[in-house]
Amino acid sequence: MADALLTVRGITRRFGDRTILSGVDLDVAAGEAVGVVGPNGSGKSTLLRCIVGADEADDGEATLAGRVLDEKLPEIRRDLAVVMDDLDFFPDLSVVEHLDLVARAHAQPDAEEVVNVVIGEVGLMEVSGQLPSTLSSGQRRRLALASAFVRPRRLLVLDEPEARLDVDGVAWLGSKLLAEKAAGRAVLLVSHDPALVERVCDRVVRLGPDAGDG
Ligand SMILES: Nc1ncnc2c1ncn2[C@@H]1O[C@H](COP(=O)(O)OP(=O)(O)OP(=O)(O)O)[C@@H](O)[C@H]1O
Repeated sequence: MADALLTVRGITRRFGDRTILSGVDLDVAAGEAVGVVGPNGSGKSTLLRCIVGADEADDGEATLAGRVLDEKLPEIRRDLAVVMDDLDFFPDLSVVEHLDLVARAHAQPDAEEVVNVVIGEVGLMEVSGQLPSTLSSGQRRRLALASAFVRPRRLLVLDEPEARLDVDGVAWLGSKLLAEKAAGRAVLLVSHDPALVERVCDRVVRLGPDAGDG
């Protein structure tokens, strides 16, 4: 296998006397997508949160291109785009203003063009002037995804990105993730959609009772 861009070793997380994650290892190389699957409560979101540094593991470590991964560090944020829960969008910025701000804040070259392309792809053109509070829940999910796609990134980390998307939205998401791989980026995908995982992921890590690599 190619050198891993993301390396996760021995992630262990306990809540009280419950061990949710016990020594999880995984690698994701550039141009590769790895899926994380398992039943509700098996620790998928906890694993992603520990990997990106939003939660502190009791043991273990994640590195991105050899640097300890913590989404709060500027040199990591340059390379990392994360979509977990829907973002708290600025209430008084429209769709296009929000995306423009995110793209420019992360020093996206050609921010204006990238934002325009992504708004079209993600199907938000008609509502691009609207405030987040006036969007449907699926449109808000699309805006959260678009917020990741307008910033520079080498690794994309997604927690159930298919949630609340319609059939066309999930199909688009699959194509977009394949394009991420083709562009040499790495994707780590938590999903409850077996068809999406099958379409996009090169390997699967299973959490819960049937844990293991698939
Ligand atoms: N801060 C916390 N304190 C106590 N327990 C927690 C905490 N965060 C998560 N847990 C527990 O850890 C377990 C794993 O939760 P997690 O959200 O990682 O599961 P998941 O696999 O992502 O589930 P789902 O498929 O429902 O999204 C659950 O039993 C949950 O209750």
